[in-house]
Amino acid sequence: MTLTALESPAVEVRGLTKAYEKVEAVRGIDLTVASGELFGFLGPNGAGKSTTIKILCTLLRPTTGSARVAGHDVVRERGAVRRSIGLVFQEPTLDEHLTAEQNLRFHGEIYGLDKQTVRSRSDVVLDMVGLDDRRGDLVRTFSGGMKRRLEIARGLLHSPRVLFLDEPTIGLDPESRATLWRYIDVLRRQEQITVFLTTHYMDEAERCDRIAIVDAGLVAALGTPGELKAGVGHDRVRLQTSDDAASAAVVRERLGLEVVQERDALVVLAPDGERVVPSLFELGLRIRSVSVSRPSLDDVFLACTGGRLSEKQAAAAPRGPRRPR
Ligand SMILES: Nc1ncnc2c1ncn2[C@@H]1O[C@H](COP(=O)(O)OP(=O)(O)OP(=O)(O)O)[C@@H](O)[C@H]1O
Repeated sequence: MTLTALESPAVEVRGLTKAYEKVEAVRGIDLTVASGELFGFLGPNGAGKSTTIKILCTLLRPTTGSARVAGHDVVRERGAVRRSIGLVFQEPTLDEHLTAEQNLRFHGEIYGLDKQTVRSRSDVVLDMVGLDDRRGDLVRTFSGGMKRRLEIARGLLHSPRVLFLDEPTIGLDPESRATLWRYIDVLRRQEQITVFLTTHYMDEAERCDRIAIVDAGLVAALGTPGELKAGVGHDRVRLQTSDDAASAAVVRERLGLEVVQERDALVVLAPDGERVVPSLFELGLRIRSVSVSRPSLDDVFLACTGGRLSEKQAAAAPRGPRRPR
């Protein structure tokens, strides 16, 4: 690896756009990912996450703007970018008729690794994803979670500087998702690597060092999950009372706080929820239940895009993973 590559940010994107025939999928993205970060792209289906990843991995050319990965330009230095990255798509790309080990060997040959390196790296990466004892088994006998883990192992074989994971847990059951995340944590401890992942799951975004919230081809917010949630500026005090409509009016008038009336509860928005609770009781409201919660990433999404991620995701046409184009 050259000195430039080591010193440069893992990913640098400036003014990136991508227009397909009828759709402007990416409309001007700027971001920098530091070496060693676990960086997440959080957004609903159709936000432009996969398109951005494909540009960063040299599979698509940007319409305008520029991007560098591991210090190399994604248009002018495609070979150098490809050698510096590992990539796991939404759709499995393993050869099901080969064993786990044969899949790795094949990948090693494509990358021009010598036999000894393939052997030693296969040991390391198979152990890292907990598939060491299944190395000689045909991939078609693996569960969905095991296949995804093998894909990650394969993406790591050539010791890339940046690993791209496009919706790594899509289609997996909750237990396999949790297992996969345990392995992602292990890999970050064992390899000095930057991980750039896309997800529409808020709990996965919470695990990232920093996230970019992406909506309609733009980065709506960028920061650590903690910073982004703190930026929302208010807690949610959820109340059930004997008469929610009347209680909402009293809270608004006497405490001057914003109140949202939901189907079966009132939500009072307050900078410090716990301190508001006694005042609510002092108002003489007939409160049946009360709970305080900190803002979630869905609240951040709402604050910066005007809609809830959960609702946009539900509204997006459900579809299976696609192959890279
Ligand atoms: N090859 C293509 N031709 C035309 N339009 C496309 C193509 N690929 C993606 N799009 C459109 O570009 C927009 C962004 O798609 P993209 O796949 O980047 O979103 P995404 O956030 O990754 O969602 P998903 O997780 O479902 O892949 C969508 O409106 C999509 O329909």
